Amino acid sequence: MTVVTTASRTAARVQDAVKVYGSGDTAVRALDGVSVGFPAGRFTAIMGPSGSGKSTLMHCAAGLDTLTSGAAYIGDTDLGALDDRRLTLLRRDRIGFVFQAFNLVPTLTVAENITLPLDLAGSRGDAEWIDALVDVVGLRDRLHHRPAELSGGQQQRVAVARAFAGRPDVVFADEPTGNLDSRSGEEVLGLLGRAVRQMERTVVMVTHDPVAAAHADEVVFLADGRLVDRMESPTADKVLDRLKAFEVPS
Ligand SMILES: Nc1ncnc2c1ncn2[C@@H]1O[C@H](COP(=O)(O)OP(=O)(O)OP(=O)(O)O)[C@@H](O)[C@H]1O
Repeated sequence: MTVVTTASRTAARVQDAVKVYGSGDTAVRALDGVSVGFPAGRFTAIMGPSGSGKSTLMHCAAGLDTLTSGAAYIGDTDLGALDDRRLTLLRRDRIGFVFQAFNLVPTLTVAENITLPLDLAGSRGDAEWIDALVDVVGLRDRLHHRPAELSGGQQQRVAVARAFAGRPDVVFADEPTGNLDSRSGEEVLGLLGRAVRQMERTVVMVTHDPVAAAHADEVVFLADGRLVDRMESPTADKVLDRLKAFEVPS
């Protein structure tokens, strides 16, 4: 009998990750030996003070940037072993992205934006899945609108649907609520949470915001390019308390 242990599978991970920007006197060690796994079927938030390496970790884990040393894996695939073409294909086929700026194509409708990654891949995708996604993000009555006709929150919901359209192994979200008011932000975070819990997806989110991080199943904390803590079942208050401990007294 095959036992599927989704909870223990790792969708993405880095091992002994070091990232140095620049060289000589101006070198910055943005990641200083980070090992962390992001379990499949879970919503993980990455937090830490400004400059602690959150975006660098996300970019290296997602194959958008390369490590100076150490390794990054999506599932069992070692990103360092891929040439540029294979890395591009892996990002296209196995990873979804949501950025602070929604990055929608203004000339395309909502429906076309959602299926754009699939269209670029020459794939028709899974029509039932995309149909279900449209309902989850609540955009059924906006499918033929263009991004400029939508609110910021609605545009980010399109970006969320687009990120999940190809059923990627993992969706990376970099400050997805950074450009939204708190109500729209809550909606987008609720969506990410529902995608994980109801649709068995995996989300890794970089955020500054303890309220946003509280939507995750677990928070990992970075400080000075190192992993310093992990917190299960976060609340905004607990996260805020943990962050305060990083503050250097002036
Ligand atoms: N392209 C780059 N060239 C040089 N240094 C960089 C580059 N990108 C990031 N850094 C430096 O690496 C360190 C980590 O940056 P990173 O953006 O990963 O931190 P962060 O935790 O995401 O910060 P923030 O919360 O302010 O976005 C910082 O000191 C930053 O100045």
